[in-house]
Amino acid sequence: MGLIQLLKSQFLSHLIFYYVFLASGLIVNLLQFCTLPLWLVSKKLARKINIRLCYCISSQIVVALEWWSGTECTLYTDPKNYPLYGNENAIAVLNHCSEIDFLCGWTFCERFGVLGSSKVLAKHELRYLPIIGWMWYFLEIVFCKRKWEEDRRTVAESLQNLHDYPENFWFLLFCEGTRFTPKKHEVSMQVAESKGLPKLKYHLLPRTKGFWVTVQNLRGTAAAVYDCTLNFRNKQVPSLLDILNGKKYHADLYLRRIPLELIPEGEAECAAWLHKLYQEKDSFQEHYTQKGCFPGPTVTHPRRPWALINWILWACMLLYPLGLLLVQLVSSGSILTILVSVTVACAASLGGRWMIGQTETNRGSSYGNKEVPSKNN
Ligand SMILES: CC/C=C\C/C=C\C/C=C\C/C=C\C/C=C\C/C=C\CCC(=O)SCCNC(=O)CCNC(=O)[C@H](O)C(C)(C)COP(=O)(O)OP(=O)(O)OC[C@H]1O[C@@H](n2cnc3c(N)ncnc32)[C@H](O)[C@@H]1OP(=O)(O)O
Ligand SMILES: CCCCCCCCCCCCCCCC(=O)OC[C@@H](O)COP(=O)(O)O
Repeated sequence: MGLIQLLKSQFLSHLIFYYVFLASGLIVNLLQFCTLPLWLVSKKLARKINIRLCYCISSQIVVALEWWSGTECTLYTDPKNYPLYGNENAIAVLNHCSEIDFLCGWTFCERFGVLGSSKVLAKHELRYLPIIGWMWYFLEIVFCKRKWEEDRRTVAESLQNLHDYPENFWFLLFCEGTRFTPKKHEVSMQVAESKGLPKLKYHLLPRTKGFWVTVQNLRGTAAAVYDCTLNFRNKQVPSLLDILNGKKYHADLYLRRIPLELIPEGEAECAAWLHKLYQEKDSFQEHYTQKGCFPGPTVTHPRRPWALINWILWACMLLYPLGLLLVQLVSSGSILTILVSVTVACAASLGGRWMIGQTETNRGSSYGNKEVPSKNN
């Protein structure tokens, strides 16, 4: 292990990341709270400010991926569609294969300039996650309880609110509804069989209702569906903790742009269309497994410096006063104050580690572990 690699795996390096993330996150949450009265005066301005505030937080995790771990992200796509990315609203449909797929999504958002504004259909539990969940509230993220009887109204209403959104955004949908595990795969393939659908090897059977309601409510707002299939080179299984330890990965994303007009309007037709899409995605994953790459050309879209600049600014702003305080504490020689500092450091470390734990599949939900009998059957 080289010196730099050793440095990246040290507790102190992680502590700095955690401290900057938690302290800046809470400051951003507070600033977001202060924008509340502005929503009454100018919704457009309040949204624009919140987009930038959200960027301050989410770009820090992108920095960990792009700059700290040096992970590379290659985009496979038709070059003729390339100028459209970042310049239109889109619904991104991504496979839920790893603990950092959301982060790879964020990285592409960053490279195409839509990181601050991009959204997701997220499980309700994430709403309460400190910093990220609170920031999402102000970003008008759409939450679902994964209970269709409740979601059909709330999700549609939240999506309708995005009609006059002032900046381009990508709306991410993990149609599988939960992360891939062998158990969930087995259950969902039983459901596929009972519905007479072909089995999928690399995906869970997609949940179609969220997709249908999203497409219906974003017609006229989003121009296209981006069918995104993600995989990692050499069968790597990445985690956010390994990213923080400086482990480098290589992510490949295959992106197809499908104009929204091509997606059927009726619920049953739309569901059938999505099932077919996942069968195609499965064949792309098979191609990747066999050949080590996706079909089609790659385009190079380099990382931008803004996320790193944002992190350095926050780090300078937050580490300088902390450094002064620590020098004073140590020079005062008071055991009590030193004990307090150690406690604060441990709290930051535990807090950061707990946040990372939220991304770990083995702590994931039991959603999809057991077949829910369909009301139509
Ligand atoms: C250039 C690069 C371009 C792009 C880059 C890509 C992306 C970047 C973009 C944006 C990034 C922005 C932010 C990202 C940041 C962080 C995100 C991190 C995480 C959040 C993600 C989540 O929280 S995922 C979980 C929540 N989301 C979802 O669940 C969405 C999918 N689900 C649905 O759509 C559901 O339909 C629902 C939630 C709306 C409702 O769920 P419910 O369970 O109540 O109903 P269903 O209809 O789905 O279920 C009943 C039907 O399902 C059948 N069934 C039963 N068991 C199973 C089973 N095990 N598997 C499959 N199907 C099953 C059952 O038979 C019923 O069938 P019907 O025929 O009646 O439909
Ligand atoms: C700079 C780094 C400092 C460390 C900070 C840690 C930041 C943690 C970011 C948390 C982002 C939260 C996103 C969680 C995404 C996720 O993993 O969702 C899973 C869901 O889809 C499905 O859930 P499930 O049904 O349980 O599989």
